[in-house]
Order: sequence, then structure tokens, then C-alpha cells
Amino acid sequence: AQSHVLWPEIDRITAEQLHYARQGVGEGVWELFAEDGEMRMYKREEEVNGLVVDPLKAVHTVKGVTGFEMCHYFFSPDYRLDWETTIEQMKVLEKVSDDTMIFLQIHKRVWPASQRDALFWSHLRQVPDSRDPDAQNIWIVCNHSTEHHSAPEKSNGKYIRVFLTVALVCQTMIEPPKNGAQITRDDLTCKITYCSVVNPGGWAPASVLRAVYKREYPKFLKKFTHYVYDQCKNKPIRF
Ligand SMILES: O=S(=O)(CCO)c1ccc(-c2ccc(C3CCCC3)c([C@@H]3C[C@@H]3c3ccccn3)c2)cc1
Repeated sequence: AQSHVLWPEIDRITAEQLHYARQGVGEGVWELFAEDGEMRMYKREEEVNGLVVDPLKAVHTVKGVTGFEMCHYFFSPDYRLDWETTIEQMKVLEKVSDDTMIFLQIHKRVWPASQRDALFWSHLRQVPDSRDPDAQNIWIVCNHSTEHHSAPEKSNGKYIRVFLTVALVCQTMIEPPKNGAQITRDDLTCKITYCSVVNPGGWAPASVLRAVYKREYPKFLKKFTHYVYDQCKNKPIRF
């Protein structure tokens, strides 16, 4: 993908999102708004030109899967409709490379706001951990809004286009079995950080959007992580 016109932006945004995901939720104004088992969901209340764009950061720990497996199922178009319940249509507009694609998604309408679509590049990458060189166990998927000739903004004006930046950062922790036995899924833990900022792209009542965010994000992360566990549990481990 290094040759593609988008590459410099993909490289920059992915690095920025990795750094942002690693920042704790201790400092600053993160507000815990949802908890479910190991999942903690935080938000900041922000508005841009009167539009709610509340940044979201979620942390979660899932046993029995690797960071690669979690990121693979998040990135791949083949499984998206199995776990993403808020989209009506999804199309891959361009396969930039094996680890980079451009998606167009039509999201279900959130009454009384008008229906939205999202056009974004999606990039999957393994990340060498600078602090721990032999930790080759961190994977990231970064989704960031982009433009594309086959999905011009004003094509039919039917949908308002959202502007989003999303990052799923997953780290595999292995509890090596005492007796030197082979690693099983019981020895695996995946530490997840999910960050997202979605600008609704056009007017939508703040109260409605905040209610949608509060309801949809916890549901989405819970459904997605359970889906990946179920898909992987009887398959060989992929790091
Ligand atoms: O992580 S992803 O890349 C996974 C690939 O699908 C992703 C996640 C979320 C969105 C998204 C797009 C539109 C909207 C709203 C804005 C006004 C009306 C619709 C929302 C609101 C936040 C609520 C929401 C949260 C989670 C899931 C779906 N809905 C979210 C897009 C992509």
C-alpha cells in the first residue's frame, strides 16, 4: 500500500490513533458512562459547530482470543454484517492492499435525524511495541473518513455523510502454561482499547445523539467481542 496516494495520511493517522489509544483515561475529562464485566466505556462531551461529537474511549479484556484475531474480524468485510447491527449496507469501494480497504456504509436511520452514510479507509497493522521490543503482540485497525470518486458527497444527497475516526488497538497477553505444555486459548487474554469520534455531519438533536451513543456503543462492543470469541473458540490460535 506504500504506493497509494492515501499512504502518508494512513500512516500519520494510524500512528496518532495508536498514541491516543495508549493515553490513560485517568487524566483529563473522561466520564465513565457504561460498565459491563471487564468493559469500561468513557466519553467526553464535545460539540463542534453545535453538533455533538463526543469522543469515546472503551477498554475491555477478553479471554481466549488474540489481538490479531480481534482486529482481523473487525477489519474484514466478510464478517461485518454478522456483528454490526446498525448498518443497512456495506460496500468495499476499493481494495488498496491486503491490509487497507475503502468502505462505504449506509447506517440505519436514527429518528428523528436523517439517515447517514460513512465513507472511510480502514487499515490493519501489527505494531512493534517501542517500549517492549519483543512484544510483537499489538495490532491496530484504524478507520478514518476519506473521499472517493465513486461515492461523491453530493451524489444524490440522500444521506448525510458522517465524519469518523476510529481505532481498535488489541494486545495479546499470554500466561505460559507451567509445565511447558502447548499454549491453549485458556492461556490467552486480549486487552482492547476502542476509540471513536463520530461527527454526525449535519444537524441532529444533541439529546437524541447522546442517547444513541449511550445505547449503541456498549451494545456494539459487547456484541462484537462475543462474536469474535465464538468464531475463534474452536479454531487454531492465530497470533
Ligand atoms: O467502529 S466502526 O468503524 C465499525 C464499522 O462499522 C463505526 C462505529 C460507529 C459508526 C457510527 C456511524 C454513525 C453514527 C450515528 C451518527 C448520527 C446518526 C448515526 C454512529 C453513532 C454513535 C452511534 C453508534 C455507535 C455504535 C454503533 C453504531 N452507531 C456511529 C461508524 C463506524
